[in-house]
Amino acid sequence: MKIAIGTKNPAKVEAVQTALGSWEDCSFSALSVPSEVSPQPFTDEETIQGAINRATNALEKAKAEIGIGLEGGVLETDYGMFLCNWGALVTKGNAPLIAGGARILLPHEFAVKVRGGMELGHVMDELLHTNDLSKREGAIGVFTNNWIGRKEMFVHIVKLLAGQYDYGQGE
Ligand SMILES: O=c1[nH]c(=O)c2ncn([C@@H]3O[C@H](COP(=O)(O)OP(=O)(O)OP(=O)(O)O)[C@@H](O)[C@H]3O)c2[nH]1
Repeated sequence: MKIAIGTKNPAKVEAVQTALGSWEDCSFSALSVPSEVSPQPFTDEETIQGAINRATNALEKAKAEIGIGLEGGVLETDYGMFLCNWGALVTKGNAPLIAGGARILLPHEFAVKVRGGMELGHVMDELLHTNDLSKREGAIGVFTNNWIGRKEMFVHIVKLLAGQYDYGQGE
């Protein structure tokens, strides 16, 4: 079965390969595809839409049986700005399966910069003097002192998607 992943971000690609490691006879292709939402989604709805668009675009581009999209975003609440992440699994002609990831509050000085228009990944690299942190442990890794890294968080999302697919939803 051919599985298309709608990103080349290693934290996301490795998460899919790890989560679906027990599925037999799978081949994976990682493709750059548009999310068709803003570079920094600001709501759950926009982040979910980005995940669905990535999954659908990857499915079509690779002519795969399954498309998977993973999207990071942020969410304003009365308690402050949360990090949010969503995933979608798409098969041809069926409604997308959707799953959400763990969420944590962003420290104020990081949230202020995101509100000011910067992408979270760029804020992280600027304030922490890192390079492409979002391709490794990510913000969630830094702010949990690496108890949960970005790949692990996405592994959980992909397992939630695979479990729904195995259950027979999305057919
Ligand atoms: O360091 C991070 N740790 C995280 O936990 C996290 N969650 C979201 N974001 C940032 O939110 C924007 C959209 O996320 P995103 O998933 O659409 O894009 P991305 O650049 O990370 O991946 P991709 O576009 O290469 O697939 C990007 O600026 C991401 O950096 C995170 N950055």
